[in-house]
Amino acid sequence: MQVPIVMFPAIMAITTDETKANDDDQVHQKGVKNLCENGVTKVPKKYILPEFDRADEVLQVDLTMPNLKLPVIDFSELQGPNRSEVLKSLTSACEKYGFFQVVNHGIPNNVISSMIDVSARFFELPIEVRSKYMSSDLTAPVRYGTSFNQNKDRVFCWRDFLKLVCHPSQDVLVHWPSYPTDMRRLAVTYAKEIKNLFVMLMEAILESLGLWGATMNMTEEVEKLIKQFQDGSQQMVVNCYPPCPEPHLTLGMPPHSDYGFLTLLLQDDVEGLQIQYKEKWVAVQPLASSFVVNVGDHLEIFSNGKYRSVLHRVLVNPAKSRISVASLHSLPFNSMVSPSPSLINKANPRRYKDTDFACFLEYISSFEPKRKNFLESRKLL
Ligand SMILES: O=C(O)CCC(=O)C(=O)O
Ligand SMILES: [Fe+2]
Repeated sequence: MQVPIVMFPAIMAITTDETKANDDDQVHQKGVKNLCENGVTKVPKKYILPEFDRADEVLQVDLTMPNLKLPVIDFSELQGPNRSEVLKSLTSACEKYGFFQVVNHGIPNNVISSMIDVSARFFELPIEVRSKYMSSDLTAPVRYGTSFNQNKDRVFCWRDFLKLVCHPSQDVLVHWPSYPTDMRRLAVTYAKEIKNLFVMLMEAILESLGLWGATMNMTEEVEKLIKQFQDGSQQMVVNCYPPCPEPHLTLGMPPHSDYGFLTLLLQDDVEGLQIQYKEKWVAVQPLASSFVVNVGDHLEIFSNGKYRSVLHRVLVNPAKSRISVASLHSLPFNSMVSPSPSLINKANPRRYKDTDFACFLEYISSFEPKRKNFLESRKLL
């Protein structure tokens, strides 16, 4: 009789621990906003990065470093007599940093502030409403989730997101969240404005690559590309980074590059984004009414490596929630991205394999996304 009495509590203990572990996992899958709403005071183990991967203070760049001037492009100047000067700044920004901020872009302030505002209100909805949009289908027109890739990440990061596929709008819009009730209207207005800006920026970038210009009409290649951008893929990622009780132990987003041609990022006034520059991390100070633009993997491939897709990450903080809206643009979903034939020659041979969106999705559903590992997989040896 002694044996079962001794064994029983031990079995109970194992079962309880296992159940707790499973419960925790289910809790983590619901995201960090939900953790905060339930009064978390310590970062759970699931979010604690190995020391090597944390945002070590020593690695922060000294912002007083000489020559460190993050590029700001005045979009209105691109339309005037200074276009060629601005194009030179664009070339240098894309080569040196893979990143710039754009001001005077012509998108009305109320469109921008409404997008931030409605995004914040979406994350204030009860978890039951938000989680209706959870899906493990990477091609779903709307997807609510947490971390970077919650099906693959061993350590979770401190962000929740809502991904909205924007194209073709007549098919996807009906799937977008119906709450807040003004979300569809405001997000679709924002999506159209940002798409126009993307296309105009790409025209300038193609010019900065020497593919057309003041003394050279648009070639068939350039005209076709611009049409493809107008009709291309667009995905908006609305990110929410709630305050984190122990921000030094985790990250809002791990170092990564974006897959498209360009990402146009709208952020509120809370700092968090950092880009990698010369092996150091540089904080991007939010500029009112501006967009952060970064070169993505597809532009690196298209430019045959002349423009570099930049590695970036997001830090969290103990006091303030942060909202950002990243708009990722590329060619239509099924189009191949290849190095431009005009940018390949004997001195500069092709450096990347062709790639398309399907190949990217296949990659991220099979591997834990790390740094620029997708792009590395597309490099020719
Ligand atoms: O929130 C940010 O500042 C960056 C977001 C980002 O990198 C992304 O959504 O890919
Ligand atoms: Fe990103």
